[in-house]
Amino acid sequence: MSLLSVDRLCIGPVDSAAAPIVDGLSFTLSRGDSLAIVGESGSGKTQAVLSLLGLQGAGLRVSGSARFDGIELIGARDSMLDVVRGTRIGMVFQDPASSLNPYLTVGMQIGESLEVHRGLSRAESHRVALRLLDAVRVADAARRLLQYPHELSGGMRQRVMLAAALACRPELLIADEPTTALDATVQRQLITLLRELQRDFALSLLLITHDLGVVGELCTRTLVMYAGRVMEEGDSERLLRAPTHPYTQALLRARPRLDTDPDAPMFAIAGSLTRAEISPLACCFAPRCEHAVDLCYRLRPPPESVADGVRHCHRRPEDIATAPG
Ligand SMILES: Nc1ncnc2c1ncn2[C@@H]1O[C@H](COP(=O)(O)OP(=O)(O)OP(=O)(O)O)[C@@H](O)[C@H]1O
Repeated sequence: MSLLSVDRLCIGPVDSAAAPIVDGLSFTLSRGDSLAIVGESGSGKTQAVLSLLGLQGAGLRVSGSARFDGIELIGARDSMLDVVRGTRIGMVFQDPASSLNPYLTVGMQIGESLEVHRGLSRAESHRVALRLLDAVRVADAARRLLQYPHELSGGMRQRVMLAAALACRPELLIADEPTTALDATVQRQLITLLRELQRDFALSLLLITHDLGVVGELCTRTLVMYAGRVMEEGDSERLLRAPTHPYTQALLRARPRLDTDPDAPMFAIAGSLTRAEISPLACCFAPRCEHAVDLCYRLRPPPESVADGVRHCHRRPEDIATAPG
């Protein structure tokens, strides 16, 4: 059953005709399932998920629909969004240093939503916070509860953010680049933790990342986004093994790998994402696509269903799997 169903979500500046930041994003997330939204910096991933919680940037207008367990989130009243944010959807951000309040102890940060949304007393919320720190594998939890964010390492802060996000037992966890700011060893620990939490808390997971490496490990489904539009969406295992969109192929080729010749030049996608150059009528990736043909510059590709999802590309998968042109 679908827990979250996003339909033609659009986000753009209120007072300019500039290209939209998110342009017709649609996907569904089933209860207990996990979806990664992947794309390079500036593709609109963060604004898309923030808009689900009514937290999009100032001066941005949101349209379309996002139904969470039957509740329409787009345009919902603040009081409704407060309840959803506090109790049913938890969110962790890329940079826990700026998301945690520097003046509150770990215990107060985790306990806050328990007191506000579940009406627990300070002593009760303290007990639950201790259990939550155990759940996110923080050792010496009683001492940590009394510490301030600056006394913690980056990985520890991210665990505290997770504990706070899980405090009211949300059904959906949104994690925006949760491992980006961390070193490789801590990243690995956090990926393992996220997988365990998803199982232990029966969570649905919406993961935002530009790192295709973590996608296959954490999410059963993957949506690839470019310039605010969906390029392709499908089963993660298949998409990583046999992508059907030139952009996904290029992202995979550009991925740093340990098993290739360290002296070989790294592949980089030609050009850069320049919103001002994107035509509403054409494929937004065409200017950078090595498989683009004339049609790609004239017509925006409509969604095409594939066995396990959808793709937006004029070229057939078998044609782009061979030679550019
Ligand atoms: N309040 C705002 N007004 C206008 N444009 C904005 C606003 N907030 C963000 N943007 C623009 O929206 C675009 C998408 O930003 P967003 O942060 O969603 O991308 P992203 O894919 O998450 O990238 P990153 O991985 O770097 O965070 C960027 O070009 C950004 O400059």
